[in-house]
Amino acid sequence: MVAKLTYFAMSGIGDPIRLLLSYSNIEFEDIRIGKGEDWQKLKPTLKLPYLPMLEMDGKTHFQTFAICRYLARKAGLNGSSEEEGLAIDATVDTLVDMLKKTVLDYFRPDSEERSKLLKTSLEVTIPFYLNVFEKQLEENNGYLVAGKLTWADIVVLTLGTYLCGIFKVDILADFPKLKEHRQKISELPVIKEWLEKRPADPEDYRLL
Ligand SMILES: N[C@@H](CCC(=O)N[C@@H](CS)C(=O)NCC(=O)O)C(=O)O
Repeated sequence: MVAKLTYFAMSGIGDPIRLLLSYSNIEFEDIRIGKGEDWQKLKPTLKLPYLPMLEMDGKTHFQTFAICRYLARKAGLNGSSEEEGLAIDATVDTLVDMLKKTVLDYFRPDSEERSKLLKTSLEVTIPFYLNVFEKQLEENNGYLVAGKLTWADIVVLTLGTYLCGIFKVDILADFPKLKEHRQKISELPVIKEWLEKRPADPEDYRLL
């Protein structure tokens, strides 16, 4: 049975799962629903009131990063030891910290306070976290963990790019290792193929 991924018509936290499914050659239906009426109808029928939702092998799964980790284990992208698995999880958690401290402020209604918060995001918070990733790339031969491709690379590529799209600036401009990383991961054949064929993001929240 073909798997089904249900999310909104945007990259957001759907893209890491879409990319890991593609990387694993798991055929899936990429269901992109509207945020209005479609979502209001679907929401009360779900176990948890949010998306993405993955239906696979007769089961329904929620929680983006648990799903990513599950797919990554199947694809051999969760490192080769418990320590590597821990370092991957910690990297993804660090990215999530960065997103929580920046994306929510972006979606506040326009105000003087919002402008100040966005300035702090761009000038302080985002560079702080990107610097952490830049150092990891230096220490791990151009990958985030373990000197090889793991699901942390895919999550940082997709969500880092989403953040660029939201802020409409190339947040990686001053981070040469992260730029090289984005280039390298997005040129892996299966990932390149996915990036070329995925539908447009109507909200235009991406630069890649
Ligand atoms: N912990 C969940 C959170 C999912 C989540 O917040 N999804 C948002 C979209 S990015 C959503 O469904 N929002 C719709 C709503 O809250 O009504 C996960 O990681 O998958």
